[in-house]
Amino acid sequence: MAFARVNGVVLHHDVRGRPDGPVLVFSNSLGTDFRIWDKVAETLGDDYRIVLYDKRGHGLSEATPAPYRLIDHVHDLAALLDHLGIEKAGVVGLSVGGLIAQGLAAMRPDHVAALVLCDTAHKIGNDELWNTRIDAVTKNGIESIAGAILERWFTVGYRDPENADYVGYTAMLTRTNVDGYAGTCAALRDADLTESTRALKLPVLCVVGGQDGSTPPDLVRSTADLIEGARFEIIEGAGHLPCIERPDETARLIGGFLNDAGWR
Ligand SMILES: O=C(O)CCC(=O)CC(=O)O
Repeated sequence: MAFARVNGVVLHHDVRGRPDGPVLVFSNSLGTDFRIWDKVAETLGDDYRIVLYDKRGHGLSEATPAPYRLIDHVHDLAALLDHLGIEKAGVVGLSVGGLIAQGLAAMRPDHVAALVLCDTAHKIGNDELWNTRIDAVTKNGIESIAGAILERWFTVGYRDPENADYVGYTAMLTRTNVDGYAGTCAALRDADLTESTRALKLPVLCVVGGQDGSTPPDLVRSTADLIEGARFEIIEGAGHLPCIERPDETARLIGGFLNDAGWR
């Protein structure tokens, strides 16, 4: 793993997998860091050079003061790829990471070979939802809303206090920097990519956990419907984070799609 100051912010990142493989970049969701991709990256790393990073305010990346704009996150990722000398990549993004991926594809169409949009949409939530959440975490901390978030993230069977992974990912959420969390909520509140995403012309897979309580299947399907030729898949037995609950199925779908898209 490494740190780099790009676009005025220090980003924590890691490059792993097949050194001479085509590049696959992963962008993570609100309140998580790049470890959510570990199992998926392990499988796909046989074929791909994998780039994982923590967006600003998350994981070990620098938490600049809130609020953020989606375009800040998009420029951060573009600058990180430039720093790494990567000219073209497949981009996989989960939830707000999926909005970042859509934004990057719109901004740099020649640099994105294919998009995998996991549990995300062209627009997520509304002003009231995000303003209420910003208010709650700035006044009372992420812990105060963690129970509700975890119900949207994971299926009931996974949410077992005896499940060590569940306890670990709960800690990942509640230890997220408040500026990072609230700042990214503001980015989500203000992002509506309907028009730029409708104009995308590249291979796209939209995939969603069947029990996703944050970005449910119908919402993700509405984004797939916007994009000409986009594929849509549901992963049963997973909530908002299929990369954690169903990593093998997630890797299989991503690998199969990239193969069909010719990015391998
Ligand atoms: O996960 C994201 O990046 C945003 C969607 C969301 O609200 C997740 C949650 O339910 O907390």
